[in-house]
Amino acid sequence: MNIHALLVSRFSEALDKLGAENAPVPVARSSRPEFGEYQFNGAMALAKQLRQKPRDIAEKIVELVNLDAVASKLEVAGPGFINVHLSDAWLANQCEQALNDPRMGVAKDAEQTIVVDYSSPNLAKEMHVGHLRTTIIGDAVVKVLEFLGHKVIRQNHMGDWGTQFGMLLAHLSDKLENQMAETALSDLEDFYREAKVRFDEEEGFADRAREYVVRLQSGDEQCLKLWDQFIDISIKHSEEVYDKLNVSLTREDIMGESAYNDDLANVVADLKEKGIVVEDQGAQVAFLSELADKEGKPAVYIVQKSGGGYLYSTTDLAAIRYRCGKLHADRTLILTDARQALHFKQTEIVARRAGFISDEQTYEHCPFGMMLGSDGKPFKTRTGGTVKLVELLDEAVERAGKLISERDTDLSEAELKEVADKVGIGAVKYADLSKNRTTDYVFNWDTMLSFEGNTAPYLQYAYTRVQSIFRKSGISPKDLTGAMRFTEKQEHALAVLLLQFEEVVGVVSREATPHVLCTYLYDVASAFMSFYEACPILKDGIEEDVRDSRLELAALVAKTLEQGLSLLGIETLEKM
Ligand SMILES: NC(=[NH2+])NCCC[C@H](N)C(=O)O
Repeated sequence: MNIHALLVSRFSEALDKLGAENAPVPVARSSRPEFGEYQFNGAMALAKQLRQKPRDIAEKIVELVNLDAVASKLEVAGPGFINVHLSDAWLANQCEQALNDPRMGVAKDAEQTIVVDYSSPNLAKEMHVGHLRTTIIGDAVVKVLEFLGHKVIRQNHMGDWGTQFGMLLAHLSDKLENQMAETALSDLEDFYREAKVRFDEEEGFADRAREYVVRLQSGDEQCLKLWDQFIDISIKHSEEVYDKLNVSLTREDIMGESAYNDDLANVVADLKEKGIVVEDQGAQVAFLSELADKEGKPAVYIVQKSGGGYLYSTTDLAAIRYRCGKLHADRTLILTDARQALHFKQTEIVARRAGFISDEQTYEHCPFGMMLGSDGKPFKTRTGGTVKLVELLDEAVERAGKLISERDTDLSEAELKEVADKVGIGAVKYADLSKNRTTDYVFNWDTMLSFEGNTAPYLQYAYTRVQSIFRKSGISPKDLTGAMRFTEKQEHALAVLLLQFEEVVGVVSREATPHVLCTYLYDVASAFMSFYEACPILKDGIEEDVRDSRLELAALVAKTLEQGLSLLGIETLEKM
């Protein structure tokens, strides 16, 4: 059920009857419960057009609009707003349908093919906190898109190619003389640092590194074998993080930079032929007047360096051509931190000029801000190093375990472990997901693990509350078949919220903003707590049909929390 869409269609019919077929149909959520739940705001503009008084037009629309079964009251307010008060009977009926439908009445969208490029770590190094954000947010976006019926193609655009591999392979080759690759690469951060020191300080090493680059690019077999080993172990490191995070990425989703290697020369040749790039000081560049500076000088976008080398940009152009041309992506979403925004803007301009993207296809860079430490500076270890994700996630589980065992709980050892796992990982993921992704956010253990406020533990706890009500009642949700019936304002408010789920996932799918879903789930959980306080369920003296109706409403709360959290990649628990 999409209340907003329903109201738009009903008001649109009313406007047709008024003879205003093409008038816009602005319907918004009301700002306060006294104004009902939704508001039609189109009467004022229409009045101007028809040269009538706005309130008169609004009254006419109220006469014409067919909302008898949906609204208990329509009132004209202020200069000509129409406030819609939804009817309890209609809400109850819709909630029953949602409860009995596996998709909770959420319709699927017209199917699109959507490429989502996320996680995409650089394999020459350990994944860092920036990759945590793209992985978590990207995975939630993917799940929402799939839930809405789209064909989603995950693309893990790993940085597995480029000149830095010369240095790494030369170093690896030396190390393999007396140890196994697994041991040599057990700590990628250390390995990278060692190689870099040698590159900067050891005589002859830099030359060897450059030789390795040439050998790698010319397909030298021994060199490719080394590279394969390096990549394989490095991917395993990422998989360990994916596993702990419980994200849906697999090896099949990897389409790293190296996959486009053979296509780069073709891309540049194509751009040259189309006159999109020209030679400038030996390099192949495009001039982008769309992004000119204050003096009118166009931005310079390089696709091939003067020595013939290719760049990050060349690979991204090849990737666009593949995704739009071969995979037929209607939309391409790319999640990286905001510092890459200009790169993607420029890349899109060049790709459109070249016809790699058609007018119907979109290319959407979804930027996010930085993760900051409590000092407001980029998140680092106490000694200033990069934080290893595996260690961060282990710490989350450990902290959650401690917090849970300090609470009054009757969980067994095994249950405790499971709860710690789900709460700890859930907390880290949710802390990230719940912030508007475009802003920086401060990483804070205490807030993210708190059982109060907009956190994963709070939502997981709300879910277990419902489960415990059902356990106490001895009734299973399946056995509830009676009609729902609302009399209290808390029931009404909760029902309206529950029926807004579809509107919310729609926003997330269009804007790649999981925080909208987080805020929504938090509102649902809070509305449930208020409802539970005001409307007793299992107390003596509560009539059976009232009890059952309230149990059904609680069951829909649990269903919504479970579905919503699962779209965010966060697990629920039966008790905690
Ligand atoms: N098509 C892309 N450029 N995707 C994003 C790649 C992100 C890059 N590997 C990084 O770590 O910053």
